[in-house]
Amino acid sequence: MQKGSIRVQTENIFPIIKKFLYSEHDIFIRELVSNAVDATQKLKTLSSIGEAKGELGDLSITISLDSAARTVTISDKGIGMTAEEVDKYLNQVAFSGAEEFLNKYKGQNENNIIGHFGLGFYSAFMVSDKVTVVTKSFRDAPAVRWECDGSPEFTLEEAEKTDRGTDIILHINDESNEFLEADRIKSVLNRFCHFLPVPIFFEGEQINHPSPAWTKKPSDLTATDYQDFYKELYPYNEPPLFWIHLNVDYPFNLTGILYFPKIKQSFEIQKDKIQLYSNQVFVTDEVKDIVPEFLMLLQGVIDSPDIPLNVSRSYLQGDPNVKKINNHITKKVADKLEEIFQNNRKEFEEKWENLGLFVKYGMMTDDKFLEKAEKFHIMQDTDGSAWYTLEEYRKATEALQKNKEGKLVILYSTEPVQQNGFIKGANAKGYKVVKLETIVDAAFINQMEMKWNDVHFVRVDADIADNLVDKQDAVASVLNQDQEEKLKQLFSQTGEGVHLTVEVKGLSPDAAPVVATRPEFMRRMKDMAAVSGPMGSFYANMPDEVLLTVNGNHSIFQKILADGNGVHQEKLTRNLADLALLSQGLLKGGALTNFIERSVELISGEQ
Ligand SMILES: Nc1ncnc2c1ncn2[C@@H]1O[C@H](COP(=O)(O)OP(=O)(O)OP(=O)(O)O)[C@@H](O)[C@H]1O
Repeated sequence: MQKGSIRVQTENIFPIIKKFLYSEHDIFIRELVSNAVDATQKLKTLSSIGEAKGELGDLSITISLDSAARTVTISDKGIGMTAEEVDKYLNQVAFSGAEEFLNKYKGQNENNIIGHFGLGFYSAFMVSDKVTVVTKSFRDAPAVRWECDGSPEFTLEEAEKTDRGTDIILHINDESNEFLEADRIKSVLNRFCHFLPVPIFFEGEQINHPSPAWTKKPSDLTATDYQDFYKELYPYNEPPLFWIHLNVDYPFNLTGILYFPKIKQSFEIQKDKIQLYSNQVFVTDEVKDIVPEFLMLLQGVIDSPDIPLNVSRSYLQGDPNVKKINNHITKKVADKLEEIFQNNRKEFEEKWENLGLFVKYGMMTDDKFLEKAEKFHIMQDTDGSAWYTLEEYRKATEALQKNKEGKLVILYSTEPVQQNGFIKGANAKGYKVVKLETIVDAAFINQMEMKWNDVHFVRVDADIADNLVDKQDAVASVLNQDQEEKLKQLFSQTGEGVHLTVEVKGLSPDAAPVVATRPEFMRRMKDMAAVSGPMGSFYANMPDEVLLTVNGNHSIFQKILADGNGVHQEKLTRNLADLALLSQGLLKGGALTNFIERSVELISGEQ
């Protein structure tokens, strides 16, 4: 038997390894099973080039548990190691890796490192008092047994093993009893090894799916294959809307399938995240720096051996490959959306309710995406008849909806039912009003006005239809100056609880007699105040700002002005103003009660 001391400068390497990786002990399974997979794949390669002779036979990997003997064993039928190789790879290479790791990260914040550094073979010592390796090389060499109890001392001797491959026997330590339970092992295998490319057995059952969809060619997959794979990843979810198969081999390697899940109004807290793999080994579902932020709402799998997995978070952020991957994913997602939009616009429109959230969020946060998404971002007409891209809307409205500065005015409604009167008014003028009613829309509108220089958004109830598109057209009124003044004075006394500005205009006799509008700027400030900080509360506490536009050309005002009964005149005026406020949802509490009582009085002829 050969005894030796592992050539390592740090005497007590194990306590430090244990400390560093304390919170994620279960990765030892990932590391050791991946090594077993590597050994198997290497054998296949050697066989294919004729270096390994004969039939390879069954190449499956087995994990076995012996609770009584307190061991967990990982067995493969891969290339195995000769005595020289054990000495080279386990005593030198693996240890030097561990040492390098320690030198690099000594004194750093541990949380930065945990989970992003695979210590390979030596992670076995996180859970073991002693590790025994029994291995026989595919070459004609005797089998060997290597044993180490976590001190730098090891033993190496010949062993009785006739079949090719390696058994790693972990003698589980007292603190790691959890790994002597079959359920625990099974769940770790499921998490990390579910898609490894070699069959893996635990307790007589194959636990993995060796050729998951993302490793295949898109042309070999049907829609059902993609949907089935989604189900395998997220068994409880509704079917996805779309998917994108990523397949890149230059300038980096990356494959994967990203799914657009069905998400509606809110940013749901994500539990089913994108999973990151490296050569089919699960690494993490914390993909924050690799996937652009707006795509964090997607689900699926990304697999890349080029993402530096064994390093800390802060390093990942600055890594040029990661940046490239990030950009590439953005581009691919945009291209795919554009392709669906071009080839299957109807389906795209039907799914917009779900898709819109990603697209708008992406346009707000990523300028590269914005550039592409302008072509497929769509808005639906409030009457449900048409969908427009920005360019289509521009074409359809060019003649009418340009303001005096030459900007395109996009008229929108946040609540088509409640704002119905305003929409009708705008439509009567030939304007097109689109729906922008989801929770991202308020922020989206603000952002797009900054990014689209020649576009101005105006909510349909922000002004009377005549003024929605500010063209400075002069309008004639049938009233004389005195009559206008009188109306102004009558209406100025109305509007309980709101800050009122009154204007008298000569509009079409068919238009409403009085219209209450809320200036776009103030309303936006108030909307934002509902969700933001100290400046928000400043705006939130301001009274509602309302512009009351009195249509002097409406016949009712001739009657009101001619009414000799001052009380009656005032009541009629108040009712007209209240009706206008009601349509804006601004008539509340006492003001609403007064309105109802006054209406009953007027209807029953009391004065
Ligand atoms: N089951 C095995 N069969 C054959 N060789 C093995 C096996 N496990 C480990 N080895 C050898 O020991 C070496 C060291 O393993 P270790 O896991 O520490 O590092 P690695 O696999 O090279 O890198 P990583 O840090 O990514 O795991 C391997 O490169 C391989 O040559």
